[in-house]
Amino acid sequence: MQPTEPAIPTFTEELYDNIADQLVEQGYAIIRRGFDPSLLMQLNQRVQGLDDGDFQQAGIGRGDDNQLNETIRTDSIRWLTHSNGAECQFLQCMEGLRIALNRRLFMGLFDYECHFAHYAPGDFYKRHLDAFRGRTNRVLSAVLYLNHEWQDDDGGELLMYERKQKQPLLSLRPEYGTMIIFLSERFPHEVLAAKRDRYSIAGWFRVNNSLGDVIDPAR
Ligand SMILES: O=C(O)CCC(=O)C(=O)O
Ligand SMILES: [Fe+2]
Repeated sequence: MQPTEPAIPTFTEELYDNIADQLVEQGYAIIRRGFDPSLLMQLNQRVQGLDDGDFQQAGIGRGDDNQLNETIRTDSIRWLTHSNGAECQFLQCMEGLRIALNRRLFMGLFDYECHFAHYAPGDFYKRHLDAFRGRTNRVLSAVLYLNHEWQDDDGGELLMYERKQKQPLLSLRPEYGTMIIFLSERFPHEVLAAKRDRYSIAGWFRVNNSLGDVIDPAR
């Protein structure tokens, strides 16, 4: 008999509904439970097991625009790929979410990309937007936190703002297994410095606007 394939952990339909409802009502969704505990454990081991040399200094912008700017962010990143088991499972999980959100909200999400991020003590990411209207295809941002027993005074909160507001709308501790998903163009946000290492997976669902610059495309 063939050994059965390990089941791919996926969110429940109820959780998909809940995420979609939160996104419609407030533009962001927070999930505190839902990820398979064994997947979380493997992702945590994976990111902690990477050497410093496996990470790259994070930049701002993509491709040729990618600038290193340590006044804005000081974290290090490593993109996930399908060649590692835990990374692959996570990517499949997010693929399930992509399809579920498209079904519920007709968002036309085309793909998803993500990286591990390591913020060493004192690292930060100043207030920014993940997407600018018309200039990027990032539609939804999602951050999963992988930090056990985060304490109140460890710092490292994600602060999220409404545009033009000085007071944050939300302050979120980067607790193990928590994920926040939000509209990339709508919410400026920042990562405060922490007293301890802070690990996460930050990713983006994107739309395909490769025809965006083509006027009157041939049929
Ligand atoms: O880690 C976080 O809480 C947010 C990270 C972030 O804003 C980003 O990578 O664009
Ligand atoms: Fe961001």
